[in-house]
Order: sequence, then structure tokens, then C-alpha cells
Amino acid sequence: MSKRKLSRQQRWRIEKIHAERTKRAEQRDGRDTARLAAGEYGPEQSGRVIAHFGRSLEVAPTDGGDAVRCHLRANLEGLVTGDWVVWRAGQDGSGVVVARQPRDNVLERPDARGRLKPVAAGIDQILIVFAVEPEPHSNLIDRYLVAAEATGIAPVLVLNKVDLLPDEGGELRTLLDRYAALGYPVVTTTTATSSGLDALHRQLKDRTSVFVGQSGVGKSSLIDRLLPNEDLRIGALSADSRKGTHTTTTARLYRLPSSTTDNAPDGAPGEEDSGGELIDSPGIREFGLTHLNADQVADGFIEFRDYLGHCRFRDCRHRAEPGCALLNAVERGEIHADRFASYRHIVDSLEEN
Ligand SMILES: Nc1nc2c(ncn2[C@@H]2O[C@H](COP(=O)(O)OP(=O)(O)OP(=O)(O)O)[C@@H](O)[C@H]2O)c(=O)[nH]1
Ligand SMILES: [Zn+2]
Repeated sequence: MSKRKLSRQQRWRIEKIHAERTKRAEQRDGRDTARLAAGEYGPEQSGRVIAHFGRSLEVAPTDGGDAVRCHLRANLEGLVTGDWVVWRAGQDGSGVVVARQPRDNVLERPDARGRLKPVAAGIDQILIVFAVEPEPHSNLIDRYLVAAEATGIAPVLVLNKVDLLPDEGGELRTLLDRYAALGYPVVTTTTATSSGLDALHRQLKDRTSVFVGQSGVGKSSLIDRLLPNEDLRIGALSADSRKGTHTTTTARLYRLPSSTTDNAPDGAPGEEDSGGELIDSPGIREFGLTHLNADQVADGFIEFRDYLGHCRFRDCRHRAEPGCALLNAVERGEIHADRFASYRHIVDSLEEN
């Protein structure tokens, strides 16, 4: 993108807007400091950000109860959905977030200028959804796996539309077995039958998940079935959230009801809500096809990790170099040739850009 040169007057105007905004934030923060000191806020509590609208957040108290609309202390920029926070309740039913807990991980997406921005945090697993139709290319699955591995969040493969799978499963079954052998959980689903989501419910339980995958694989259908009481169509956000400026990109955390089949009759009371948590937004669903560097790509193929660093040349590019540990492993059948071809393909696509 070409850098636009601003006139002196435009720069002055931008600086003025910025200064006014900072002043307002400082005033608000000053009022908060005074009110906190005057004991107008309750004790510190733990909570989790479930939605984010400009400078205001919705926080779910860890102890249960309804979500609370909170604003932020001035020093707390950059909170995202899924962050664990410390907050205090005000007397009017709203609250103030005073601290962020350390993050285990964060999911980032490039903004309009290509800069990576955090969009969600505290995620336990990335569910990579693909389908019997449109037929998945193993290269695309690998691409998603590499992107997931780069975030440090555990990937799970979800094959949807298994109602369309021929009885013996064919090549797709072989492909799935190969990923399962690498240690990746593989879940098969269909939204066409009532029991088609049992395995998915089990995988989601007690964890925070996101769904990613290509258009048409059935992400919306799966999420609709998991959250039958939510209207998730884009543009059907609540009146409250529509006030925000980031309506289409903001991520929301949903608490998943446990499936009826998972509800054992002897389940302890109060455990009905342990169906897991889902963070979703249109931007998150598209995650995976963002830019990576060549080292991340090699690292993202988990079966390569034992060999990386063992090539004869330190700067080996694993193409035709003698003594390449990866090429030798492919030769010996320890690394599948298709996965190596996929690695090459992804690295080549990076070098083209
Ligand atoms: N046969 C079959 N069709 C399904 C299944 N799940 C979803 N579909 C159909 O697949 C099509 C695409 O489903 P969506 O849920 O819109 O897919 P998506 O991944 O959300 O697609 P985008 O919104 O474009 O990202 C729809 O026509 C669904 O009815 C399934 O389990 N079996
Ligand atoms: Zn090498």
C-alpha cells in the first residue's frame, strides 16, 4: 500500500482529535480512580471477556450470573474476546475492568493494512472444518494445520457431511487415518442426523474452541446446531452490539449447552452448562490463510520437528541438498511424501509473494 502524504493541516487535525480523545479518556479514568478510591466499586472479581465493542466490554463473571457491561481503565488497551480479566462491579449494574490475566495464547488476523491484530484469546483448540463435499485437498488441510501450529493452539480436524461419504470411505478415510497417526484428533460429523454431532459435543466439552474452514463446508450449519437458541446470521446482532463500531469483525464467546445425550441422569446439579465455549466471528472463520514465514511452515509439520536442525548444512532449504535430514526421512518413508510435497507447495507459495 502506498504511503499517503498528509498535508500539514490534515496532520494537525488528526493530532487534535487524538489529543481530545486522550483527554476524555484521562478524565474518565480520573473519575474512575476517584470512584474506586471512594469505594463505589465492589471487590475484585474474576471474569472473562465475552464481547468487545469499542471501549466497552461484556464480561461474564467466573462465579456465574449474567454478563456485565464494563468499561476499561485507560491502561488496558487491546483486550480481546476470551481474555480473562479482573473486574469490579459498580452500583448501577455496570462494571470496570482493572486488569488482564496473563494470556496462554492469542489468535491474530491481519487488519486492512496487513498488520496483525489480536482477535481472540484463551483458546484451547482450533477446529479445522472440511467436508466430503467440496472435496478437501490435503494441501489445504496442511495449510490450516501449519497456521494453527504457529499460534500454539491445538488443532482438531472435523470432517463434516459424512452422510455423503461412500460406505468404505475411500481415499478420504486413508487421508484421515494419516492425520490421526500424526496425533491429530479427527472428528466426523453430519448435520443431517440427530446423532451426527455426538463426537463433536464430546470434543468441545470443557474447552474453548474456534471453528475455521473454507466456505461451504458447513461451519454455520454446525454452529447453528450447537447453539440452537442464538441467531448468528451476520447482521442479526443484538441492538446493543449494533451501537459498536466493529460489529462485523468483533468476536463473541458463546457458552455451549451440553448435548442431551451427554447429560447423564446422575450428573451433578449445576453441570448442565459444561458443553464448552465457542468464540466465533466471520473473521475468525477465515483464519488460516494468512501469511507465514518459511520457518513457521517447517515447524508446522509436526513430524518434521525431530529432523529439523539435523541437516548437513545449517541453512539447508530441504530441496536437493546432500545430507538433508528431511529428504532422507522422506526416502526412508518416515515422512509421508504427500506431506513433504505439501510443505514444498506452501513454501513455494510464500516465495512467490
Ligand atoms: N449433506 C450435508 N450437507 C450439509 C451438512 N452440513 C451443511 N450442509 C450444507 O452445506 C451447505 C453449506 O453449509 P454452511 O453451513 O453454509 O457452510 P459454511 O462453512 O458456514 O459456509 P460459509 O458461510 O460460506 O463460510 C449448505 O447447503 C448446508 O445445508 C451435512 O452434514 N450434510
Ligand atoms: Zn534439509
